Amino acid sequence: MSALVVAVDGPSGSGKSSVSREVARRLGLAYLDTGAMYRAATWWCLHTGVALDDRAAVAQAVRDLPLDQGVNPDAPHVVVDGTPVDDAIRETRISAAVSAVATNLDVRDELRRRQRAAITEQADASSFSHGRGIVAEGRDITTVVAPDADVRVLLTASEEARLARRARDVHGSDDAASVDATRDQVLRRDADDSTVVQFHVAADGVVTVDSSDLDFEQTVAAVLAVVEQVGGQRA
Ligand SMILES: Nc1ncnc2c1ncn2[C@@H]1O[C@H](COP(=O)(O)OP(=O)(O)O)[C@@H](O)[C@H]1O
Ligand SMILES: Nc1ccn([C@H]2C[C@H](O)[C@@H](COP(=O)(O)OP(=O)(O)O)O2)c(=O)n1
Repeated sequence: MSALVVAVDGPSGSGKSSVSREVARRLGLAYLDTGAMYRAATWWCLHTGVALDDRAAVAQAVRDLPLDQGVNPDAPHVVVDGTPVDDAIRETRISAAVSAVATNLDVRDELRRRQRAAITEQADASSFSHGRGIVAEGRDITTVVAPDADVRVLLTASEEARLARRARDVHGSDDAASVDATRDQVLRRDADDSTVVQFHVAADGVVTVDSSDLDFEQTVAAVLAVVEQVGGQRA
């Protein structure tokens, strides 16, 4: 059978990174975190002193981005110009700035090109480096990057659930103050990102999984069930 391509989109805190990675692990597939690419691009611009409001300079910096990203779900790594940036790209300063880069349409063209190349490489049985196919997740994978993926999932969750999860991640607590402190990272960023790509409503043929009332294990099981149901119908 040919390689399996699973595309997962969703807003911040819906669980798409952690759930997609675990689904990839269980199915023995590669895993591509496309949000990490936008984060790495942002880190690179700040590191090299490119002003984020200079759209042409940002686009050029991203075309030159020396990015090495691993697709093994057991050991994902993001290296820029020889520097491991796995932790640095999760810092609040990057989360706060990333939408400025992700809403630059020339940046999107370049990163989408690289994402399609990574997916194609893993989907081609003669060149894949990890597993028999790939789970790729982000905001526009089901709609723009890989609209012909075998399985397409929109992972959603209520605003309340997403804020509480992010607050626990960043502040170690989901008390009122911690939730308030994550509003910018989650809601403002999703609003900004939504100006260039639609990830709140499932496109035709995309299956919605709402994780609001599911725990992590249940969400993984729900996505695996979609893969089995939809992916199982492949020739
Ligand atoms: N269904 C779930 N229930 C509870 N917590 C979850 C669930 N899915 C993910 N999480 C947790 O919520 C946090 C945010 O998940 P993450 O995968 O980073 O979301 P996203 O990539 O959509 O922003 C992580 O700590 C993750 O372990
Ligand atoms: N395919 C993608 C993936 C991410 N992005 C943007 C949107 C987000 O603000 C950033 C970072 O994405 P990431 O998935 O790491 O963000 P969250 O973990 O969901 O908060 O990149 C995008 O525009 N298109």
